[in-house]
Amino acid sequence: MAAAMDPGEEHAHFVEWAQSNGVDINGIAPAKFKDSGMGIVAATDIKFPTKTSIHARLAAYLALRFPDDDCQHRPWQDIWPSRDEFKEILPLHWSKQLQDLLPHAAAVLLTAQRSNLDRDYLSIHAIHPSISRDLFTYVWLIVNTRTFYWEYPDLPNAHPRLPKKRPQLTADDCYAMCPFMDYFNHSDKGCDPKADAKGYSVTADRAYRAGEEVYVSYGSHTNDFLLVEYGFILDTNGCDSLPLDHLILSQLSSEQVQVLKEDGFYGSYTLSPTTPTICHRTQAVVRLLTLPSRRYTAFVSGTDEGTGDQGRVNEYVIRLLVKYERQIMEIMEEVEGLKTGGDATTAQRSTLLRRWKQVRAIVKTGIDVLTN
Ligand SMILES: C[S@@+](CC[C@H](N)C(=O)[O-])C[C@H]1O[C@@H](n2cnc3c(N)ncnc32)[C@H](O)[C@@H]1O
Repeated sequence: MAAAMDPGEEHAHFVEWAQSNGVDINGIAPAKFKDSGMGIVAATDIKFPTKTSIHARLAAYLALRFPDDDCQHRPWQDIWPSRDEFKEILPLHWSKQLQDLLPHAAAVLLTAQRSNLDRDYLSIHAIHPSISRDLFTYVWLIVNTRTFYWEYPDLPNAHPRLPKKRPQLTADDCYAMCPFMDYFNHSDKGCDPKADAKGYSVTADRAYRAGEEVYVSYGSHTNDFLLVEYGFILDTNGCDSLPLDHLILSQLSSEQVQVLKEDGFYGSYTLSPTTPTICHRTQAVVRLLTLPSRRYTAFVSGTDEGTGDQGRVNEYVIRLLVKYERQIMEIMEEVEGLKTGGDATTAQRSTLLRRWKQVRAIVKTGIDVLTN
């Protein structure tokens, strides 16, 4: 690295002139280099933030204001759930023993959530080292549980701070927080919040009696998703289902994996409590596992609906599910056996048990439907 030398009086004079004519110079300065003449040098350490997600930026914004009693958001902050409430309900804060007993789908979501939080904290810590990990985690979870997607329309006179390059944005760039809207709890059959250029609105989906809770729908979410992202599960959830990947993928040979990837049928196998119980992808993979490959090919290419092979497919899935049901019973015993206090609170244990009972019910329904 060539040493930067003082460029001399006339350059200092020129920089002053440039600034007085509107050039904004921030953290850099002109300097003289041995072999290349004049150039630019970093005048102070310039930190290079890694790409910071919108989630991280919202959390940092809240964290910087949170300790200030006169902050304009204070009345809103005062009605947020406390850190202790989050510690009780959100699996991210649960003990390792309890986390290890989550259903597979919830465990996968928790791993992704933890890595997003780690990534976001690192990117913000580089810019705002004063924000503690504890406060960042709290406000990050506030954003996670109280944010809505804002798919605002492209408007010629949109607010200058809104990103302009819409086609390059993903759903993760369209986060918005909306105090008061975030009072609404979720139901799978709740009202559908609408977003337009002016903001959000919620219109009643039916008549309500005074005193009845009005829900919105946060989206078509399974109970594993609701548990990890929001800290609750619904007793009845029309969007619930059970991923079967962890039962099926381990049965595949590397050749079968390759075939499925080429055909677009690798992974995302689900068991649903409603009809059809097993999805088309599961039908395909089980055919590859149990039948001559031409029968699988005829099914995935659509030349044969595969009804003739359905008995063999069902038998295979039933065997998988019966084995899984036995594992579920063992896991439920382990959850029941956890010590109250160190390992889990009574409420955490009961939520996890309720979830496992739901998973067992989906499995039992699957076995019944496929047997009859
Ligand atoms: C957008 S906030 C709704 C307001 C929140 N109940 C509160 O007290 O501030 C989302 C959070 O509300 C809770 N929640 C939402 N829907 C729920 C439901 N159907 N049953 C239980 N808790 C729910 C969860 O803790 C979730 O993380």
